[in-house]
Amino acid sequence: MDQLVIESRGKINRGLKILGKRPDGYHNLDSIMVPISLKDTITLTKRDRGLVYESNNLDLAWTPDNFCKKALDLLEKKLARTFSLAIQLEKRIPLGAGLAGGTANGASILKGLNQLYDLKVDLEDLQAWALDLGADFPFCLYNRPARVGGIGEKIQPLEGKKEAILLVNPGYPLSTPEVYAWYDQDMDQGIQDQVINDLEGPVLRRKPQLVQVKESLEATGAYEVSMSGSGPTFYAVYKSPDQRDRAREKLEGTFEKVLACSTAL
Ligand SMILES: C[C@@](CO)(OP(=O)(O)O)[C@H](O)COP(=O)(O)OP(=O)(O)OC[C@H]1O[C@@H](n2ccc(N)nc2=O)[C@H](O)[C@@H]1O
Ligand SMILES: Nc1ncnc2c1ncn2[C@@H]1O[C@H](COP(=O)(O)OP(=O)(O)O)[C@@H](O)[C@H]1O
Repeated sequence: MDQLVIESRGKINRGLKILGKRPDGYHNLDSIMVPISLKDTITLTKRDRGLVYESNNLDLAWTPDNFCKKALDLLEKKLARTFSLAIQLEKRIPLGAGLAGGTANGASILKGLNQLYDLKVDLEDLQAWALDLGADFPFCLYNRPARVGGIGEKIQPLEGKKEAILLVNPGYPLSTPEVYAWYDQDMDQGIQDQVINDLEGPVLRRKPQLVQVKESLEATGAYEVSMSGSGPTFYAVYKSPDQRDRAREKLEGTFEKVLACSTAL
């Protein structure tokens, strides 16, 4: 096998409870995390020599903060070898959106190289190695519906079902560390919210224009509306794809990115 095409799926958090802050600054969580059908595509092709990278997203160059490079560097270090290959990244998941698009790409590189080069590294080892690259890596490597605990390293498999989802993204990114810092500030002031994602209140207080995103989705008859992860994307869940598509038609043009997809198994 000389080439592998990998689907790199985004995720949503269907509820995110923060249980406490650890001495190292990370937060212990309880979150239901579900892959979604919105995905990037990564093509890995073996080469005789050297590395080539290209992406349709010109903001994602081959720099040390690119999750594809982070994942490749990690594997090369752990296995004390280098890989000669071409990496082609077709980006569709918005950046810094709370949909773990970057982490998903890194996880796809790790799993893809494992398969392409028949490296026989266990999933558990990849998960443990990659936790240093990001708390969402263990889930993105697992890539199925799960209840996630610890800072992201505890994965409890869940039964999933396909549900119709609408995503609304305002077209700008939010920084995950900054959003957790907002949460800490609000906790210090004793502010508590009645929401299913504990990071949502801190974001809405600082980005009040997102209240309109949430209220607009709620007005479409969705049975669950929430921010995903550290935002700023909001998701809505519908009883049927038809209802979801009617909601999409209604909201398109009002918000920057209105994306129909589904939860994936
Ligand atoms: C919020 C969540 C929900 O799934 O995802 P995103 O919305 O970013 O996709 C995750 O907790 C994000 O995971 P990830 O984006 O991998 O975080 P990391 O790069 O490891 O951490 C960035 C920073 O976020 C904070 N952080 C992250 C995870 C966690 N459990 N507690 C934290 O406090 C820390 O300040 C850390 O330095
Ligand atoms: N391959 C990649 N895809 C997306 N973002 C990447 C990638 N590599 C690095 N990044 C950077 O990581 C940041 C956060 O990643 P992303 O997973 O998109 O967001 P989030 O953590 O909100 O889910 C992005 O804003 C971007 O600057």
